[in-house]
Amino acid sequence: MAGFIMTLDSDDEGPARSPSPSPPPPSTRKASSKNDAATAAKGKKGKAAKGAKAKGKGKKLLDTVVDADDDEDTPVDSPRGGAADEEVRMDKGFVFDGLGGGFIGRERNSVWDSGEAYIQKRPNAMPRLSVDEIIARRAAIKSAEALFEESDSNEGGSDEELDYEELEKEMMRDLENGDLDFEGLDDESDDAEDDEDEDDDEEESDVEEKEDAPAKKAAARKDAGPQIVGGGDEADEEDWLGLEEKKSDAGSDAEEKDGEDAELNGSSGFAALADVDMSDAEDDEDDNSASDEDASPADRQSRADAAAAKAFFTSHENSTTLSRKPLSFTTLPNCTLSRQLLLALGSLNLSTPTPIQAECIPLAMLGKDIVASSATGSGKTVAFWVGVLERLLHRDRKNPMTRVIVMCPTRELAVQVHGVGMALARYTDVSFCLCVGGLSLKVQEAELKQGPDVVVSTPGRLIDHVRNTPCFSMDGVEVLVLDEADRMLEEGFRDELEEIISAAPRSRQTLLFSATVTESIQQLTRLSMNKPVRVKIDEMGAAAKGLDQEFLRVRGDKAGESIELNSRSGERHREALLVSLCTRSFSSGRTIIFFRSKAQAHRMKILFSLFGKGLEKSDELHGDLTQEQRLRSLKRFRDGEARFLLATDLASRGLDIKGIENVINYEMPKSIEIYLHRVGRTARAGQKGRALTLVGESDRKLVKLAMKHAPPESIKQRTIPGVVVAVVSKQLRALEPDVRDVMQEEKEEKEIRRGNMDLQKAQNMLEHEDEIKSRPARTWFQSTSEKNAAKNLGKAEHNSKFQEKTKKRAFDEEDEPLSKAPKRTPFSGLSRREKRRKMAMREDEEDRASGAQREIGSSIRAAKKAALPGKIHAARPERTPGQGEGKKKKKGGKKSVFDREMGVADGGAASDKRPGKRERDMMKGGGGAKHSLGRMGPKPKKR
Ligand SMILES: Nc1ncnc2c1ncn2[C@@H]1O[C@H](COP(=O)(O)OP(=O)(O)OP(=O)(O)O)[C@@H](O)[C@H]1O
Repeated sequence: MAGFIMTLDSDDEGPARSPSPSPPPPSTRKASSKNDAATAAKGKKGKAAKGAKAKGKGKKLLDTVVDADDDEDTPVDSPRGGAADEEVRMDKGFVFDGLGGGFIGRERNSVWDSGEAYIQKRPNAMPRLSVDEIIARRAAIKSAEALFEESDSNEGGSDEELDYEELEKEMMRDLENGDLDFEGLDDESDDAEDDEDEDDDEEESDVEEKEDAPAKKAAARKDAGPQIVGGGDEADEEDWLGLEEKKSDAGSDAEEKDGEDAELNGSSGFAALADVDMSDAEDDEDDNSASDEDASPADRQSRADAAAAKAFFTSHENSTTLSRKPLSFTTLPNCTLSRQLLLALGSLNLSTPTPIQAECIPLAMLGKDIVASSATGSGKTVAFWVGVLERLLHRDRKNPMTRVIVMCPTRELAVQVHGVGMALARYTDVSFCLCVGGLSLKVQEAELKQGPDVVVSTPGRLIDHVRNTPCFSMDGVEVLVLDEADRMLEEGFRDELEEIISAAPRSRQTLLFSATVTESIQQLTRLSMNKPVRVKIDEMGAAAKGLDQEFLRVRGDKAGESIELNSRSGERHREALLVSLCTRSFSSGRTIIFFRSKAQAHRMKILFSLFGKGLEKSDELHGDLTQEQRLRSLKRFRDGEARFLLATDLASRGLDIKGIENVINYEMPKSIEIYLHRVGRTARAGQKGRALTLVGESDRKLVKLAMKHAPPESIKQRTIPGVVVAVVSKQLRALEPDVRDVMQEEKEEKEIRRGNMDLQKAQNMLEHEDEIKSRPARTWFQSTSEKNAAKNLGKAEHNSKFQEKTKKRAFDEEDEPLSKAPKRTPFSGLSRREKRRKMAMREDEEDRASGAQREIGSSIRAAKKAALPGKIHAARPERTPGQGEGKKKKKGGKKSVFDREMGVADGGAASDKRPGKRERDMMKGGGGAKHSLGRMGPKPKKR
């Protein structure tokens, strides 16, 4: 079945299969054949370009270039990672020199570089132009045109533009005079703003504006026409987030808080079990019998879940919370880490384990299955790598095979996790391979053939290799790690995960990590884990400690009118809000902006580039880009070349980029989990960060949830004067024709690229037909439609978690009276005998009633029937013999043997009536049995 081509990663772009003959992969550190490896092991500095003989008729050989000299210089940058380089490979006599081979203090962002070696080079492919390139090209054309055109009519501007200019000038005058501050920030800790901290100038002036110039502000608003956003009118001055309430709540008694928690929990995106930890489970069980009848269905459900969790998990108490003494990696309880790892940790400036690391490393080294959760940015990646690598140091080296698989939901995360693993394994001989969609299959295949110890992968590409890469199998897998485990367990990944689980040995160790790890035992059982240990560090739903969460209310044109996300006007308000924020309050530091859709992220990128004023320093990151573009965007962002990263949820999980100060949610995401992951891109590893979310009227529930676990002082309510947004809105509207033109150019450019690609394919086919056709056909795990269906399912689940759960809750609540503890029946409290007697009487009564009912029914039916007019038949003409037989005659024309023999007369009343059985028997002069025998037996002789 080579009829269709598809890629398998959930976030794959398209076929990674090159139509051109296999290009030579970039240099890798290891020799491609055993001979080469042996040569390298002997430390010879030979330069070898070896061809690995591929299986399959006519398959082109892959060249894996080995340059021993280069390898020695740059072992860590090689895609194979670890220190498989023989110069660094550990042996018994190895002694650390304390300098760590020159790797100490390496730039930590270098974990990202590992993906670059895997980028598929297509030298003949037409490069895809970025938005900035298209805009630059257009600008160049425009300026060239301007040279030839004398008319500057465009400069004159329309009435509308004149209005805008005047409005802007007016606003600027106001700003200079101090009559109008740009932005208001409602902070519940207003008093704290009074101190003259220079850093907080902006916030301070916001508050001043709020206090000192309400009249001026109102005047400015009047000038600006209709108020389109929160912060501009009276309604927005009020405490719409309920911060005052929250503040007072903070001091209220625990009982009240518990009640509120329960309420919020119910509508939470988290499973019912979310706040039930193991110790609670035991207490709950004791209470069960006493209060079961009174318990609500939700309570009973959570008890059942807790009991299931208790049976499923191995009980565990966090040792760090018990001991409370500061730990170091050298004094972890019940485990001793190897020197290689300690040195690597030290070289990364990691000396004190975070709580999740202190808990998980010893457990992982014991070979336990783990389900672990802790807040975003708390070091989960190191937590699983250290345990895994320590185990690998004691592997059987004579038998090289893939022993560890780490799975990530997105390619970018896989690149990062791969990089962290390699950095930690830099002084060991553990080898790595990165297998993600969008990157070169050929390079990956060549590496997998060498049996890397660790494979970091996205699920689709892993299955592709399991099926199609000779020599690679998961039979030797000892550890399976699922990073962002709850995402991996979602419906969209279900089939892929099942395939992977079935390919891995059952005896493996399974490690699950996420900030929002699933509590659904049902989902977890799919992984066939062995009594996993549940490690929970932070309260479920808790955001990172150093995070300030701001919310900006987005309103419709009229007060109280919510903005329809899909309506153009609604979007324009948001766009103007975002641009206003990014040009002022978020103009410094790096900011990642999340969108729900790729199209919106892309449109915003065009607007940012056209708008300028610093916004052109932005990049986009979403699934409509090539993998190369995606990695380039990330690189530019992390290197500070781009200050804004406009991303979809592709970037919401796991990405660890140093120096992200701000996160903006263009819309509130659909679930609290996604929210936590998004805002978790900042305030990582104990740093401070700020997250701002544009909140529509329908998002309030989620905002409440987000506020639930946050300390009151970290929640802020932001406002922007309407006039500011009105000005920006006009500016954006003026850019609309340019946006359309850029999009049109992109479309045309895409068509040209597609044509070019088809041409190249055809050319390749002509030149290399035999070779291409002789390649063994790849087998695919899913067809394109199945893959798309899974993708859509995943997307739907991803976006609807919250809605579904709130719906479910509403449904449960509706059901509550029905499903509550058994109702009292008329027999409650009676003795068994009495109950039976009463039941029998009742049945009799019912029978009688139903009998009477039946009788009544039938008499009604009979009466109705009688009332109906009878059928009117035409009078039959009298039949005379031989007349009017028609059909009958025809039918009866052929006489039966019986008739002939018995001499039954034709026609007449007698012949009309079929003789009965008895008569027939008598006529035949035999019994029934005989008759039947007679019919079946031989024809009776004529008498
Ligand atoms: N022991 C440690 N001491 C100091 N910093 C650490 C330690 N362990 C990890 N870090 C740093 O913390 C940052 C976040 O780590 P990591 O990406 O593993 O977080 P995470 O918990 O996986 O986050 P997320 O839930 O977003 O995936 C990294 O930059 C890492 O270098």
